[in-house]
Amino acid sequence: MKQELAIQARSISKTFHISEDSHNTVKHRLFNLFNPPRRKKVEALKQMDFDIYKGECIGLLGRNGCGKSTLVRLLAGVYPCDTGNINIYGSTLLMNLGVGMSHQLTARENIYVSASVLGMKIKDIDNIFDKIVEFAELQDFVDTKIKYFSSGMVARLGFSIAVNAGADIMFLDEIFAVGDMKFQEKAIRVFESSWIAGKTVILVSHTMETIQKYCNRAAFMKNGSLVYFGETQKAIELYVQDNA
Ligand SMILES: Nc1ncnc2c1ncn2[C@@H]1O[C@H](COP(=O)(O)OP(=O)(O)OP(=O)(O)O)[C@@H](O)[C@H]1O
Repeated sequence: MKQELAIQARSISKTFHISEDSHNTVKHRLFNLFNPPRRKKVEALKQMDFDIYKGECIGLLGRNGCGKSTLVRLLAGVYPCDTGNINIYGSTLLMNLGVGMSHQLTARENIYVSASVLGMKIKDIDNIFDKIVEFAELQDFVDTKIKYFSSGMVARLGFSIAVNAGADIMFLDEIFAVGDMKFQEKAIRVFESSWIAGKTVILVSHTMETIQKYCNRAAFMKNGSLVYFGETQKAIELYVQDNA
């Protein structure tokens, strides 16, 4: 059977330039007039290529700071790539503690904006609106700006929008770790239902059981490089070795 592409990444990379000293205060600036803030280059993502196919659930493994979130953000279009290009075949939604949602908007407004981005018509969003709010258990916070939400509440809202609005490609960053126990159980039920069939999921998790259970392939990253992309078990072994 011919596999259909969902994501194609070619020679993508990302470097951040950060200033080490914060010359924010007047005192700081006066004392450092001839001493500009030092700039540091962080190669968050070194050039990499890969293909992800429709219906795959890909695990993304690596220690803190290895570049997982940067990669997910590039794929979701949050940051532009410095080099290379990414082709996405389908609608995407990033559910990473509210990245992709506007903190200045209410839950209601975010639902309409995110679902529209996924290609839904206003009338169709009206029909699933209550389901989204109910699933996220945010009935009492519909008209609250999400900047007042806890990170778990934002993650619940993002997950609920994706589940109910039906994104084709989803980036889930520690989705099983952010909600409370009840929500985690719900997220697991969704994962184990037929809903997941046909969807493409990129799952970032530090919990090996989760990766083992749901991912058909996995990637292991280290210091911004894609070290391995293939069998889930092998990627887990590399990650465990890297933590030893
Ligand atoms: N917006 C940014 N500006 C500057 N540096 C950044 C930015 N985002 C990430 N970085 C840097 O890029 C590197 C990779 O960070 P990233 O968040 O992608 O790692 P991660 O693997 O997702 O880590 P974690 O497991 O802690 O979530 C780090 O050194 C980080 O400091």
